[in-house]
Formats: sequence, structure tokens, C-alpha cells
Amino acid sequence: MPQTSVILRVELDHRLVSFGDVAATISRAGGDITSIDVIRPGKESSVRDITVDVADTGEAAIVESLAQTEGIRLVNVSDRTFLVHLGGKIEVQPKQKIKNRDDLSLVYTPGVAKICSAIHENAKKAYSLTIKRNTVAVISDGTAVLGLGDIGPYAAAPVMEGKAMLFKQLADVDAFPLCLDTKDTEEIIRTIKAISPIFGGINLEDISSPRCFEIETRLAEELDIPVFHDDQHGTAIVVTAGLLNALKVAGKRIDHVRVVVNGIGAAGVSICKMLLAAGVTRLVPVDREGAIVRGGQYAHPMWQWLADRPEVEEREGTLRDVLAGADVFIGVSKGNLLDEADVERMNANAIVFAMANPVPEIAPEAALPHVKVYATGRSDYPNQINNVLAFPGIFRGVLDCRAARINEPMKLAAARAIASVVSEAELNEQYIIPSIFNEQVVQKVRHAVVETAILTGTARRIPPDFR
Ligand SMILES: NC(=O)C1=CN([C@@H]2O[C@H](COP(=O)(O)OP(=O)(O)OC[C@H]3O[C@@H](n4cnc5c(N)ncnc54)[C@H](O)[C@@H]3O)[C@@H](O)[C@H]2O)C=CC1
Ligand SMILES: CC(=O)C(=O)O
Ligand SMILES: [Mg+2]
Repeated sequence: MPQTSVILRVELDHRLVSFGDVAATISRAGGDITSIDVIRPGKESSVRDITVDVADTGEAAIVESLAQTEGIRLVNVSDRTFLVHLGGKIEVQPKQKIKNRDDLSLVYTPGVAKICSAIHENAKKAYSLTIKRNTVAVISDGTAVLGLGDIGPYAAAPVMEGKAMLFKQLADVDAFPLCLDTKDTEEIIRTIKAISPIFGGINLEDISSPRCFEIETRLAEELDIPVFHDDQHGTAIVVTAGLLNALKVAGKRIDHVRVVVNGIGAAGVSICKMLLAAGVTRLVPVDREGAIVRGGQYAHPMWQWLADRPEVEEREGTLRDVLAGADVFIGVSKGNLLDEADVERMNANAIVFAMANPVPEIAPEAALPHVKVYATGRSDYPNQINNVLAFPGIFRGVLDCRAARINEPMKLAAARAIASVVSEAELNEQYIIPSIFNEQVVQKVRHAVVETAILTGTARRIPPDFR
């Protein structure tokens, strides 16, 4: 069951209740107390902040139980998630302090003019003399934010800030969130090209399909810095890594398994492409209308591309129909689409990656009794298959070797690098994919990306550790 964490500020009238009564009330209503802070001690009354983990749907029951208990006054309920977002999650920090006029004349005018002229004479110097060498734009138009859909550029910002935090903490990449107030493909392309000079790479995020395909392709062609649509390629890389390891746990071969991918949008298209490149021979792509079948006619160019592949099945049907007899289910669609009976009809030792965020296609309680390996995109369950395992190391690598683009061999190398972090001895149903806090992930992905960029001729600089 998805959990949330709330802080309850309560005032206790000690003549009527003890803290034990409060704890028992919270526990009976389904909450799990994780910490208690005394805000105002007192003999007759006291105020405490009680942090409680509770099912996403259970907060109201706790509030009601406390409100009905004599001697307890609920002063405030704060959601910890809201608290960590107050004022935003990132800030810009100068690398040095300007202490006097002398410093000022170096970092600003007149000194800075010398640097401007040097870059004007040789644009490549932007990499050594500005933030370009280490700065990535995280850009969204807010049209496919997580599984929440088209919620607009303001509402997209917390996700983009979160990605920027992860870039910095995991790979020391300075990332900046940019949320565009337009859905027009040409205007998005024009805007990104216009702001690109200060950036060393572009990470597109949560832009809905099919516009995301043209936006990425055009920008990759027209810019000389790497452009990466995270929901497509980051996700496909991590799914491929997870699948390579999950197949070992299930004792199955990639060229034998029947794979159903549900949600053929940005993530689904790229996952299908990468799985075909990795050796899948029996693929069933499914979207709202049911299976996308070989020989079918589709207006969506990427669906048509799939319908022309020999590995795609001809059999029509709904998701439920085609899931029967599948070995692998990969969901990048919407939450709560499947129930226990659906996964029960999959083949023995099934693999389910229910990756819709924040609510997976099927909850672990329903899936786990019937499958060998279960994974989601969330941080609060084991086996987190999330593109955060890919994008920090990929961009660390491309910035370090100044790659002009991120090609298919670089992506496949990144997938194999992520899979390799879990050793044969460690591999089990609960551990098919490394944690994002495993420092080897970024190091190995970076190494694989740089090495492959050099081998495929896209690197424009050889980092010192590769010389
Ligand atoms: N765990 C992870 O790392 C990632 C998870 N995701 C999740 O995958 C989902 C899709 O993301 P994107 O591909 O970026 O969005 P998108 O909007 O490009 O694609 C979503 C696709 O799902 C389809 N869909 C919607 N409801 C469906 C249903 N009931 N049955 C079948 N198909 C359905 C839509 O028609 C569309 O083709 C989201 O929930 C997102 O949070 C996406 C990227 C990374
Ligand atoms: C993880 C991510 O990028 C998404 O759910 O859209
Ligand atoms: Mg995303």
C-alpha cells in the first residue's frame, strides 16, 4: 500500500489523556509513529509533533479519531512532503565570495570583458571559462508529468527541481529546471535552441508523445550538445538493465520470453526499441485500444514502426487477453490497471515491472503472490526501476568527454553497466537492480558511456582517466 508521512501537532490535556492514549488512538486508526518532538512541555498540558507513516488513503481516519478523543486538540496537520518543498528544492551558489573591489574587478567588469573577448574569438572556450562544461537543462512543457498527465508548466516544476537535485547529488552535474509555457512543437524547438549556448546538455522530461519524438530528433540534429529524452531513453536503459537481471532470477532467456509492454507513449516506444535491440523476439505492445499488432495500420508513426516489426505478434486483444501466457509485463501507462487474476494468468515465474508513477499498474500485494520478480518506479518498494539510475551517470559521462550526441551503443552500454552493479552472488527476486545510493552506479554508467563515446567517435575530449 502506498504510504505517506504526516506530522500531527497535538495539544494534550493531561487530566484527560496520556501520551499512551494518543499513541494507541493513532495506531488503531492505522498510523505508524516514527518520531515524537516535544514542542511545549507542561504539567497540565503539552504540545507535541508526532510524525506518522500512514497509507496514502488513511490520513483522514487518524485525524477523525484524534478529533473525537476527549483531551486531545489537533493543532495542525502538516504533510512532510509539502514541508520539503517549501520555497523550492534547489538554489544557485557562487563558487567564491566577492570580498573587495579587486575581486569585483576580476569576476565582473572590467576583468570579465577579457574573458568575453577570448570566448568571442574561440567559442570552444565557453567550455573552460563558463558553467557550460557542467550544466544541463532539465526541460519540460508539463504535458506528461509522471502519470499525472498534462498538468502544465507550473505544476511540472517540482519534478524538474527533483531531477536537478538528483543530478547534483549523484553525479555533481549542475542542472537547471526550465518549464516552458507552450505545447507547440516548433516553439519548443526554437526556444530550446535559443537558450542552449549556456548548457552542456539538454535533458527533456515529461513531454507527451508523439511530440516528444520530433522535438528530441530535431534538437539532436540541430544542436551540437547531447539531447536526451529521459522518459524515453533513461527508462528504456533501466528497464533493459532490470530485465537482463530479472531473467537470470527467473531462469529464462531474452530470446524466448513473451513480453507485453503497456502504454506505448514516450517510455513505451523506447522500451520496445531497446528490448528488440537487446534480443527480444516475441513482443506485444499495448495501448488504450488494445494490442498494436503486426500488419496493422496506425496513424502514430512509432506504432506503425512497431507494426512493421517481425517480432511483434499478430494476435489482437485487450491488455487482459494478451497478458495471459506472457512471461514479462512492463507497464508505463497508468496506475491500477491490473488485478491479481490478470497476473495469475501469466506464465510461471513471471516478471512484472509496474512502473507508472506514482501509482503502479498493479500493487505489490496483488502481484507478488503470483510472480517471481516484481518492480516499480517508486522509492518505497524494493526493485526501484526508475530512470534516476541512468540520467546522472549518462550526463556525467557525456559532459566529461564532451560527446556531441548519445547514440544507441552508448545507451546499451549504460544498461549493461547498471545491470553489472548487482553481482551474481547478490542477485535475487528482491534485488535485480542496484539502489540509486550505490555509488558504483554513476561511476560504472559514466565509464561505459565515455568508453563507448570514444569508440564510436562521438567524444570531443578524452577525460584524464581515459588517456
Ligand atoms: N519508472 C520510471 O522510471 C518511469 C515511469 N514512467 C511512467 O510511465 C507512465 C507513462 O509515461 P510517458 O511514457 O512519459 O507518458 P506518455 O504520455 O508519453 O505515454 C503514456 C502512454 O500510456 C497510454 N495509456 C494511458 N492509459 C492507458 C491504459 N489504460 N492502457 C494502456 N495504455 C494507456 C497512453 O495512451 C500513452 O500512449 C507514467 O506513469 C510515468 O510516470 C515514465 C518514465 C519513467
Ligand atoms: C520517473 C519519471 O521520469 C517519470 O515517472 O516520468
Ligand atoms: Mg519523467
